[in-house]
Amino acid sequence: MKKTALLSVSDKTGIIELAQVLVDQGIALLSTGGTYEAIKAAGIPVETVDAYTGFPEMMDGRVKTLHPKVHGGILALRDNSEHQAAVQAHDIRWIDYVIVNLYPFKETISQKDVSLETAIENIDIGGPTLLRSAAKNYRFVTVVTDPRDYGRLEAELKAEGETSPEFRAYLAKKVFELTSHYDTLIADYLSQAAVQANEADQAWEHITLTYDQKETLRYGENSHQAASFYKAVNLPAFSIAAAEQHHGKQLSYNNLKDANAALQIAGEFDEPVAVAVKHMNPCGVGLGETIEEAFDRCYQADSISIFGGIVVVNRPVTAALAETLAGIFLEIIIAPSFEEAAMERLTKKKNLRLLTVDFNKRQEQPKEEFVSIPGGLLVQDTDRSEELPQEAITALPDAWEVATERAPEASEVKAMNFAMKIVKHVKSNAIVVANEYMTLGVGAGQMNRVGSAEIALDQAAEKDASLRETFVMASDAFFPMDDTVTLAHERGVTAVIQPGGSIRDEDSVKVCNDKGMAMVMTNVRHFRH
Ligand SMILES: NC(=O)c1ncn([C@@H]2O[C@H](COP(=O)(O)O)[C@@H](O)[C@H]2O)c1NC=O
Repeated sequence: MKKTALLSVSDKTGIIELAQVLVDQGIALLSTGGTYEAIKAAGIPVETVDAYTGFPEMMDGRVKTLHPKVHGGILALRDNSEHQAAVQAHDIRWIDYVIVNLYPFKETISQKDVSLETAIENIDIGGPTLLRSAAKNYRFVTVVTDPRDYGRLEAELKAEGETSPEFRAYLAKKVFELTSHYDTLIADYLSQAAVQANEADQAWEHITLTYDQKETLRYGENSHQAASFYKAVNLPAFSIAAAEQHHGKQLSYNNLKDANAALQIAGEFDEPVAVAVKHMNPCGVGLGETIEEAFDRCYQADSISIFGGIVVVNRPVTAALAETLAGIFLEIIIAPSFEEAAMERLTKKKNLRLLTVDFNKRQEQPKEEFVSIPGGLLVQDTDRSEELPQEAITALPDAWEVATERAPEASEVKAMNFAMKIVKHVKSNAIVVANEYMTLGVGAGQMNRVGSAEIALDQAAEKDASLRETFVMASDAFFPMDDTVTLAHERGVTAVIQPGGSIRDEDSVKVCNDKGMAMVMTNVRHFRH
């Protein structure tokens, strides 16, 4: 019996050329509405699926190929006598080639303001069913869903008159990769719709994440680790994945993580801010009336660690700022934009990467974050807390509890609010000491809190005393003992902000009261592991 190919494609790229090759190989063509019209218009012999099944396409195309004569012809095992008998009894044709691509669901939901109704109409039912039937029976059936595979199909047919088992197996794997991606997009879309309608479950019962490959990276954390970068289908605008790169070589795996860390800190601020990051932790953060002033403070905060670091500023890079930045060895600069003269100056540095990100969208952040561990995946809400904009800090925020006899002064309140915005982005145990405008020291990732405090306070001690007129300490979690606060007092800190909640809180409060320090408790812990 003559072999048959079923062609039903939304993306009609290359379909005419392929149809011609199939016909030249003596294969009969069956096709659905639009695909049939296109092939017929090219003068290639083709028959409609309707004519074959005796059933019309109906319900606006919701039912076209969902028929036993179609699926029997695909799914029947060619080496099974019962299947062969069924094929003969029901006048079924062997369908050995299935060329199908799907309704453009992803493209549809990526459009602005698409209605739920339009999205649902773009959920392909018959297409995935054809693909899955054919892929299941790949021992006998060739299934092609990606026009980029037409070339190899044509070449194998021309050379051998049939496809190789290896090619059919590869194509089948590709089908299930595509259909699971497709279904995940639908589930994600409907779950977002459920969130909007307040119908979402607390947690998904099953989770299937789907990302598109953005690029292969040169290597991972180290040169012997292979790595790749995948991007979400609906990219948050304020993200490194959505950033536009204007200059410099490809970002590395570590660059991407560090750049993300720096961007998240800058995203905390409305006012001009400059953030420098090394190894996922901020080494300097500065605020200013202007972006130049903010960067000067960021640099002054730690002029050594910034070497080879990543800088994010939340205002356009001016020519003056570019001149300063050009004098420092940096890996990446991220900003909302670069003035022309700034771009000209900075692009002279061959290895410096220049990126822009849409800071206007800084509030549009994903709700959850994911971390994989061997054998599992941890999902949690992102750590969003509402420290106030610095400008708005005129008195004590309502959520803060003053634990000491002395309440913090206005300048201390401002500095504490600033330090709290930073400390939550520092690896635990995290201690940040600061004035109202800049970090003076950052202690990150030590196994005991007093160790982190020592590091931060040592950095602060090296700075001009005039910068310590206001001198506060922020801690990401409570103080289990009074040693950290005692040390802070010895080094000149006058006010402390921390979540509170230790059974020995009173010990730290007592030290503060004895020394005339102010202490505020926020009741919100910011571990970052
Ligand atoms: N309902 C069906 O039986 C059905 N069978 C195939 N399709 C899809 O219809 C599209 C092609 O349609 P047309 O040939 O009319 O342009 C393909 O994307 C194919 O995946 C169907 N459409 C949606 O489910």
